[in-house]
Amino acid sequence: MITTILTDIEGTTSSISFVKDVLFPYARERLPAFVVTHGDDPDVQHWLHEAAKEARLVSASRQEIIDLLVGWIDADRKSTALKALQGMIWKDGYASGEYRAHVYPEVAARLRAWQAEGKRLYVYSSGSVPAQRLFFAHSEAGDLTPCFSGYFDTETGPKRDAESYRRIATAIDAPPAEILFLSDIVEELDAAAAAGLQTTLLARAPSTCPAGGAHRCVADFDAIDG
Ligand SMILES: CSCCC(=O)C(=O)COP(=O)(O)O
Ligand SMILES: [Mg+2]
Repeated sequence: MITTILTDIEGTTSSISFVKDVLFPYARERLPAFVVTHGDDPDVQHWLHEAAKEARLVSASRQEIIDLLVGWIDADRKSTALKALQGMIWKDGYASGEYRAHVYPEVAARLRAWQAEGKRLYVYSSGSVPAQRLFFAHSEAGDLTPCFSGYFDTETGPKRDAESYRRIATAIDAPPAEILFLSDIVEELDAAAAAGLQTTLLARAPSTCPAGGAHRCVADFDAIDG
């Protein structure tokens, strides 16, 4: 029995192209000015320090950290520090209406239906928790945050590490076998399965379902056995 659904964002609820072609360029363009303008904010300072630590940069200049972070955006590095800073920058774009977060057409209705059935819904994404909240508060289908009971990011641990899923199960007080994890990345599903969660692979182009794969594979949320 599935009582709880844990979902990834990019490639699962939402298109990869919205993240890569809208969100990433928006943050890339504004990151240098953001670091200069907000570099003394303690929260920003904390994450700049974490980024420098991650890169083992000793006494890096602000420009060196900017160059590092821009390089990480280009490389789609799933750095917790970068994701925290990106989330802060994206806030303005949502507030000004420059973009709304893409969600696939069936997603909002399925989330609401699962919630109406009594299932608890959670998000686990490489995007920071504040970025996840912004994303679902400003989706093309309206404010979807009332659907979710909580959010997890890589502060809980890497998405390809089984221990992260054990921590989430403990945090939400659900038996792993009752949690269904949804993702477009097989390695994330492998880690979740190793922790005892149920898994479903989202392959938005059905022909991309791997033959004989280890995870149930569907093209959209309507095909998920929830
Ligand atoms: C919170 S939206 C931004 C998504 C993002 O930055 C990202 O890296 C998406 O990764 P996911 O784990 O959702 O595939
Ligand atoms: Mg994904």
